[in-house]
Amino acid sequence: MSKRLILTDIEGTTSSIAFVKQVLFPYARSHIAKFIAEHGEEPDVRRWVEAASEDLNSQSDRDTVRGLIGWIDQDRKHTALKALQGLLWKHGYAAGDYRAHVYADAVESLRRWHADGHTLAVYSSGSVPAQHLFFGYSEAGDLRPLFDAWFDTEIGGKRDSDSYRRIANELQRNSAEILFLSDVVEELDAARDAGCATALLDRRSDYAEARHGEACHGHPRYERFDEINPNQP
Ligand SMILES: CSCCC(=O)C(=O)COP(=O)(O)O
Ligand SMILES: [Mg+2]
Repeated sequence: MSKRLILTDIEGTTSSIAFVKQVLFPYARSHIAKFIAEHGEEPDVRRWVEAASEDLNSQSDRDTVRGLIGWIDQDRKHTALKALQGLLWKHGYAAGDYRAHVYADAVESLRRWHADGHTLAVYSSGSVPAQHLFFGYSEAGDLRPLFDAWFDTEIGGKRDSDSYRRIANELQRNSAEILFLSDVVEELDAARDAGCATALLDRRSDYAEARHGEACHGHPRYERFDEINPNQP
């Protein structure tokens, strides 16, 4: 088998859940109304506002904004919400309001795996443009050159095994050559059903209680990236 391709989730895996929930989501919540009022006629923004309003059954942009704020509060992984968040977070990153958190062990391992010849890819519910911003404006600098491919929920939901089959297909790899890293066992179950190798990230700073036994659904469990050997089953 050629060197494993490492496909990684972001929130709770490379990066802290607290950064997403306490910095990015509140920024989106407080800026979305103004963002849609100011940019709502731009085709890229209008496309996603309309997609959201269809699913929200809303009659006006004001209703849609209210619905989108509800989705932010519920942490809905809706593709239109994620796309709009990506577009508006750009302003916060560019203004220096925040930089994305990436765990030091993740930065070190990603750099080492890349130097060792592993292909790295991202699969997150955050939109691909949001992923580029995240790793482009990280606390560790611009990490985008480490990654060769980027996937979001436009390829399918992370708990759906067909999404991993499509990713393998796009990457022209056998699914057994892909190691998927995530903090969510249901996502890992779907990847395993598609034939991928899996690794559960179980970080104490994200999950107060360690997950053991049945809670791991049989996925190898790690607290840090540097415990992972990408070529082990
Ligand atoms: C990369 S954008 C910020 C994260 C985000 O919006 C999100 O929903 C993260 O979900 P993940 O699939 O990375 O757990
Ligand atoms: Mg996650």
